[in-house]
Amino acid sequence: MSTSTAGADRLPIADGRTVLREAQRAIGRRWRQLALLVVVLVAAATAGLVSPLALGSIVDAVGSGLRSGDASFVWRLGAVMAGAIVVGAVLTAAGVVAASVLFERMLAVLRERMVEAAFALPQSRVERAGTGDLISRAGDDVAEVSRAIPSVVPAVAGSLFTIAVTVVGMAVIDVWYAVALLVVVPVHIVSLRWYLRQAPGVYAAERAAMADRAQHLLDSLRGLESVRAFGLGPHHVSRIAAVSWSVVRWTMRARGIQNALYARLNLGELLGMAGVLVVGFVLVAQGAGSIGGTTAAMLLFLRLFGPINQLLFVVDELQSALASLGRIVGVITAAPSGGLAAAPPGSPSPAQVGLHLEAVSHSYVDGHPVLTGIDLAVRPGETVAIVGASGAGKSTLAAIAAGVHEPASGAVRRSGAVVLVTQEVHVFDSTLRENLTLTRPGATDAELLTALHRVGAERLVSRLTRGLSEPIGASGATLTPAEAQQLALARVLLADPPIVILDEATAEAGSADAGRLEHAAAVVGSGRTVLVIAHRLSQAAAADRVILMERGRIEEQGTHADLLAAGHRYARLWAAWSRA
Ligand SMILES: Nc1ncnc2c1ncn2[C@@H]1O[C@H](COP(=O)(O)OP(=O)(O)OP(=O)(O)O)[C@@H](O)[C@H]1O
Repeated sequence: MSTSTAGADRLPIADGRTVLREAQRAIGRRWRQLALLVVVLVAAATAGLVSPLALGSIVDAVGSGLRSGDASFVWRLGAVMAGAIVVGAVLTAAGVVAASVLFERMLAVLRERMVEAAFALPQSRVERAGTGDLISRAGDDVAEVSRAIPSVVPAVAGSLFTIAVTVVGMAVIDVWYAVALLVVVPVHIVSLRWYLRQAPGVYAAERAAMADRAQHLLDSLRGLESVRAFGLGPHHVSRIAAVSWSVVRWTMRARGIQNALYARLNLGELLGMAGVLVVGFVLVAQGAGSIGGTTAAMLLFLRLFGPINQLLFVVDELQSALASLGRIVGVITAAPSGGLAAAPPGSPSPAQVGLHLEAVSHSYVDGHPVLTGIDLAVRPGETVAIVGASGAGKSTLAAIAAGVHEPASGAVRRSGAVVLVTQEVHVFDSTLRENLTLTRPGATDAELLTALHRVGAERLVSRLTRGLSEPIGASGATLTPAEAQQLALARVLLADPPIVILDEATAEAGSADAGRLEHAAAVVGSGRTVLVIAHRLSQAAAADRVILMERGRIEEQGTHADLLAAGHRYARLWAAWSRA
């Protein structure tokens, strides 16, 4: 797989509205939990008003000359304050936990949908975007949002309600205290607007730089042997160092913007405090307010700055988390929504389709068509073999039919799930059992053994001393190419798809193995719609229909017998192959 063009065409980043829509879908039917959460947080914020107001009353009582018998008044208020603190703490804790659970669930749903979408992306799309981009979204961005949720969600939810309830509390003491607060508002609005203008771009650039770093690391690790063989180590190290420095630079800029925001917020706090003190002074001097009222207002004001600053500080994390969320949702929106292309009016129904390629053309490099105007309909249950010289475009056709590549033009319709078997079988570093159950989770050992027997893998099973429990792959037993093909075919039987595309499933094996694999492929194909890239013409002879391709076009098609009778290119190929 080439990753040289990696990053040339990145996956999209969802805008705010799309993120909100997907978040709403992810919250789904949990609206009642959300409403309950709001009630709990408002109650917690209201409980927080009790202490400052009670302290103000005590100050006034003391100021107006508390008699010794009135000590019980102070005790009563003390008890009310203690009770309110406990209730407030319990409600806040409950709110924080409930908010985290709710939003963690939402994130879990988004994460699952992203993984589903990532698997549905055509391989060519992932290659164009760069595998590193996808890995960085599934890793860095998911980690970023997960890290932000426990701090951001409770802070935003709790702070908003505390601010609203506290401002009301200050207005109740005297509306001028609430007016004094307005001094803070323009400073904060200006700071925040400045920040929101600066920060998103810097955060997005920081994430993109991280994606680049992941891509370069992957490139170098994947091509490690070539890197070593050609002595390219220093070059790759300097490339990775360059992209790593770019991450450092963007991170420094992001932190710089953060610090500038904090400085502006402190200025707002200073002005607000001065405003409340001046109002208190004027009100007391005019006899319009009490010292207790000013004390309560000041306490409420001080209490306000915790949540305001918390909110503004987490705006930063919120920005960063939203940038990541946009990248996660971007993967969801990039995936083809329906999977199967919509059928044009008047076309056959899905049950009649099997596999249908209409006017499919493709090129990897502009100006060098690999497929030109391919029309091919494989009926349900039919086996069609594709033959042709090397480079004729057979593998490309198979990959497009399977949905691995999107055709440059034309349409592909499939009546159901499709499995593509190629020569490159990935053997996972795990037991034989787990290598099989990945296409049918929960399959019994008996089902697995039946599948292995049907593809003629008895020898593999008896060779592995621990049978299905034997580790295979990188750190376990090594499979021969033929055994790997058998494993791939057994996986198809277990997956049980209606459509199978076999590309060179038998080509690697020696002749004895080739015959056995050809038989296994026939077993796997029976009762399914099959497109087989036939390197051995015996596979073509056994198919219902044969397509001969030349330079990206269909040159001949018909049954094996028809094509022999026609006496053209296929007949000559068959004659040569039979002699050999
Ligand atoms: N990923 C790719 N990028 C660029 N060119 C490609 C890519 N894959 C295939 N090609 C080119 O497309 C043409 C058709 O290749 P394809 O593999 O589809 O043919 P084929 O008939 O299956 O050949 P073979 O039997 O050798 O596999 C060839 O010229 C090949 O070099």
